[in-house]
Amino acid sequence: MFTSIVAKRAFSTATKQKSTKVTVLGAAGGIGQPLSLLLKRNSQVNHLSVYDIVNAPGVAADLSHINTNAVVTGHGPENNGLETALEGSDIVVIPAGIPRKPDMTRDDLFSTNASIVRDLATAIAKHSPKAHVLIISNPVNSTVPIVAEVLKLHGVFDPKRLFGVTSLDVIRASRFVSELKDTDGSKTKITVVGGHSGVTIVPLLSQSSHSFTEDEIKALTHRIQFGGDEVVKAKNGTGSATLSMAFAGAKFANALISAASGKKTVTEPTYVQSPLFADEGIEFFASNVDLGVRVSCFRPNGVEKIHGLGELSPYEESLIAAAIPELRDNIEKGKKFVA
Ligand SMILES: NC(=O)C1=CN([C@@H]2O[C@H](COP(=O)(O)OP(=O)(O)OC[C@H]3O[C@@H](n4cnc5c(N)ncnc54)[C@H](O)[C@@H]3O)[C@@H](O)[C@H]2O)C=CC1
Ligand SMILES: O=C([O-])CC(=O)C(=O)O
Repeated sequence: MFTSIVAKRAFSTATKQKSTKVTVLGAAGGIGQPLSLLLKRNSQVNHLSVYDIVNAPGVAADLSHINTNAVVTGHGPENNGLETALEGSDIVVIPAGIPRKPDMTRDDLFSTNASIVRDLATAIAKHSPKAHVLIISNPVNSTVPIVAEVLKLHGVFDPKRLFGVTSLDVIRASRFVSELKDTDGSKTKITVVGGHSGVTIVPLLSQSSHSFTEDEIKALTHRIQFGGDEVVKAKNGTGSATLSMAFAGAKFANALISAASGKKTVTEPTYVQSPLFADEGIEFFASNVDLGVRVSCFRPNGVEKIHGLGELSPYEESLIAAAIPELRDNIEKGKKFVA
């Protein structure tokens, strides 16, 4: 494990105060590194623990020179590194796993990423069962059910604490709309629901304050659903979105931490165990979710309230109808893998 002497001293001081430990699994990767950098900037993070099967000590050493609050520790698989990385974590973010190449779907990643995520979930169940777990690894529609099933097997599943990170879909939606309408993207609110792949990504443009022509709605919807493909194609075989995903992942983790400070309700889109389509056999669904205020110390309280979808246009109803069967298959595939 890498920890500088100065860092150790800083940590022993920090532990006397309220503390938030955030662990990133897959921290040396294309998403993991910029995500860890953004988390290091959050002054409410006292301990940033970075784990990867390669290069984690180097990433940790590099981050540890940044003069913000968090102590950084780096861990590889040797010497019970995963266990040490996870112990006492409030939040665990998982961007471990392979990314797409052109002509692959996210579901094509299942054969590799399912077992990576299952094994990491097993370690979480054993070493940080109270952590809030944020899943970035694709296919999110299936990896979240995988983690849920593993946590259930160990008797530590709490649906308030498991999140599929779908923030990038919402960030893209607001950016694409702001480009079209010449507005400030950071203030352009677009709701996106469903899941995180192709037709399961359902933007609710009718609920935005902007008005669109029918052609604009169709073009925007397609671009939001397949925004990931734009990046995969442009990266030409070297990976998928990393920087925008790091931004999105940090936004979600920071929202959870900010909710923990208990000042005001924080609402974020995320893929969680949800009652919204339970009667159609859909156990997980992304929608806006209120994140709860702290229950003890700086520990966040996870899912507080799951928002409904509100009024939908006939076009959006048809998008939901198209999303449901694929979502059902993706969820079933994840659950079967663990069973
Ligand atoms: N949820 C979302 O919106 C998005 C999800 N993704 C997904 O995120 C994942 C990661 O993407 P990139 O960072 O670009 O890939 P990458 O290949 O650059 O990095 C993945 C990292 O995971 C590490 N890793 C592999 N097995 C591991 C294990 N068992 N334990 C710990 N670390 C392990 C690798 O060593 C590597 O450093 C992919 O599955 C990708 O599809 C990507 C963009 C958006
Ligand atoms: O497209 C991919 O494979 C990565 C991803 O999930 C995204 O960029 O939304």
